[in-house]
Amino acid sequence: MSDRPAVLITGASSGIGAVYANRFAKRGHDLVLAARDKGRLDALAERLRNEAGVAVDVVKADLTAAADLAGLEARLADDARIGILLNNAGASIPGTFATQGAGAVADLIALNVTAPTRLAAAVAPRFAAAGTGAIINIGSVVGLAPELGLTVYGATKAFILYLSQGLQLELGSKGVYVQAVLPAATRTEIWERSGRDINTVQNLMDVGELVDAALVGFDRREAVTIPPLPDAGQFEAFDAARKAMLPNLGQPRAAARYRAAA
Ligand SMILES: NC(=O)C1=CN([C@@H]2O[C@H](COP(=O)(O)OP(=O)(O)OC[C@H]3O[C@@H](n4cnc5c(N)ncnc54)[C@H](OP(=O)(O)O)[C@@H]3O)[C@@H](O)[C@H]2O)C=CC1
Ligand SMILES: CC(=O)[C@H](N)C(=O)O
Repeated sequence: MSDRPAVLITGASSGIGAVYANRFAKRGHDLVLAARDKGRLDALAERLRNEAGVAVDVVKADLTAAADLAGLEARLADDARIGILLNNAGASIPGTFATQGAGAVADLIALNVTAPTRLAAAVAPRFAAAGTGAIINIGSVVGLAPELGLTVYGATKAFILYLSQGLQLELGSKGVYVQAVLPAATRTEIWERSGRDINTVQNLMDVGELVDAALVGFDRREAVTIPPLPDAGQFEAFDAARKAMLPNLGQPRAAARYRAAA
């Protein structure tokens, strides 16, 4: 058993989650890998046990299924070996807002919003009581850009950034580190799974490069890591502009431009 905290990774069967599993295993962390495809998880777990000598548990879980989500919540609440939660599982859906339909939208919100929020809520009390622990939430640059035309997907990722920033404020002083990672287009299965041809996507980042950059941000204890953004000052200016509004938002009167002419 490793003396490092174990890492619970959702969506570890492919793409970004599978590479994180590889990297954390190479760093000597034991792992709990969750996703629906148990065959892929078992194969990855076996390889990482052999290559890195770490302990790897596999949990078959559909994060949109109440019983499976509750099982992972219980594991996070009770298993004191788990010191890092990586909320990575996520998906996109084909179509536009007018064509996607309520069911697909609800499922997307269940996976991209409800599940990571509930998993963070399950582990936060234990981490806060222990005065240590880390939560990594995988958002997306799409959450900064409604212009990209992925309205509900982007909204779920905007939620992830907001959730992460709120948790940083609530848990940071208790010794818990929370990181929001905002990848841009990365070469994974998410494209074909959501009905898009990956060959039409420009500026795709290799998934290994994405995860290695995100881990540089993790090691630096960055609050928000945007691997493709060349100038970190641009996000800092964006966030500073938001904060500059805050003192002006609570007013007893509507702004003059909204008052009916006398
Ligand atoms: N690739 C990209 O361009 C970008 C990706 N992201 C985000 O990165 C994260 C990982 O995606 P990525 O690696 O790209 O895509 P993949 O499709 O390769 O991986 C998605 C992972 O989520 C799991 N998953 C999907 N649905 C469920 C479910 N209902 N319950 C449990 N697990 C589920 C999948 O496993 P299984 O099918 O076995 O359940 C898989 O392991 C997502 O949150 C995505 O939004 C953000 C920005 C860019
Ligand atoms: C699903 C997507 O649009 C993409 N993976 C992204 O988040 O950039």
